[in-house]
Amino acid sequence: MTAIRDTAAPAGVASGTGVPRTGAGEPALLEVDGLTVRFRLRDAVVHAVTDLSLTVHPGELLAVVGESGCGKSVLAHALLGLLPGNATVTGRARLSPPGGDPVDLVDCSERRLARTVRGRAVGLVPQSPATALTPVRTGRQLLVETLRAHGHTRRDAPAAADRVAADVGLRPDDLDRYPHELSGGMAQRLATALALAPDPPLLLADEPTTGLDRPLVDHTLDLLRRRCDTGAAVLLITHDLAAARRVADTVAVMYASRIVEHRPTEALFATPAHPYTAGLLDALPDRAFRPVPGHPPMLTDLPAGCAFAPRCGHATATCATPPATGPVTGPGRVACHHPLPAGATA
Ligand SMILES: Nc1ncnc2c1ncn2[C@@H]1O[C@H](COP(=O)(O)OP(=O)(O)OP(=O)(O)O)[C@@H](O)[C@H]1O
Ligand code: NI
Repeated sequence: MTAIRDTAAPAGVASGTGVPRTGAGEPALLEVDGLTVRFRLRDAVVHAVTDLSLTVHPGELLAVVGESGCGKSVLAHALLGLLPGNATVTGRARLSPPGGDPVDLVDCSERRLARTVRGRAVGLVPQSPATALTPVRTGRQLLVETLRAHGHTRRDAPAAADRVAADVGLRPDDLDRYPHELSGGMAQRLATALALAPDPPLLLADEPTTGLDRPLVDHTLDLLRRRCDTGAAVLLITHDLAAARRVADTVAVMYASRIVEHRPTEALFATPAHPYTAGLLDALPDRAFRPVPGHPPMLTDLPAGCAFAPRCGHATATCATPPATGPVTGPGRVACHHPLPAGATA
């Protein structure tokens, strides 16, 4: 349960575009509605994702931020059918890939997920790539196999492998190493290359800049941004608010398994509506550098009302009841009984 880390962020980072590239009427690529994930333990239930709704449009980079353990990775794994057997997933997650049939990722068969979704329609950069990489193949073998599985010929796959590697900042000879011979940052870049190789219309990138130095962080973020500028979509999971600000169109803030605020990037950074968002921003080194007081609740023992209330300076008796998700000034939503006035209409 560590606080949001943002130590690598320089003051005054370049801001993102702020305006969602979400043309009205443009069909959504992903529509998540009421997604809920529970893990059964022997004597408890983990409320990992609760009633989560969001929409991602082609060309959109959505950043999902929040403290460690709030449910970000479980969200990504739920969308790909990668959760273990003690998980129960309810709700809907409709994926409408360009040129393909829409599919509900929640009640999709494992066969269909494996054949048409994972890696193909939806790529994943896993949070711990070193453990996800097959140890007995070199980076080049892994990349060539992935490219071959997605339509490249035996002749053109090696050159394509070098190109994808260069995109993520790996040199051709880095590809001749086995995963255990790679540094953490190199393994991270190889995992990103493997996820990007099939050119998926939606990429779920779970902390893709872990272990990278600042220039490579920026290189990777810019690579993700460029994908969106050419029509693909990215859901970027990150602790790094400066990274989110640099490249995201919209930012969803998760707290204790729920999205508490989801708005265009610039609006969220300029006028946070949820006190938790305001707290995260205050924790930034180029702002007050003051951590959010207290700790997040256990996901096995969530309060009946607003889960942030015990840490919130604005909490009142009303907060013992669950807050509805409501509108803010401009596009976006906040789930709070007492949204901050600059960002909210209520
Ligand atoms: N297989 C599992 N069984 C039980 N609980 C689980 C399981 N997988 C994850 N959890 C719990 O679900 C919650 C959300 O975990 P998740 O990995 O999504 O957090 P996160 O937001 O990605 O955190 P971090 O930023 O540290 O990666 C945590 O409380 C975690 O312990
Ligand atoms: Ni995670």
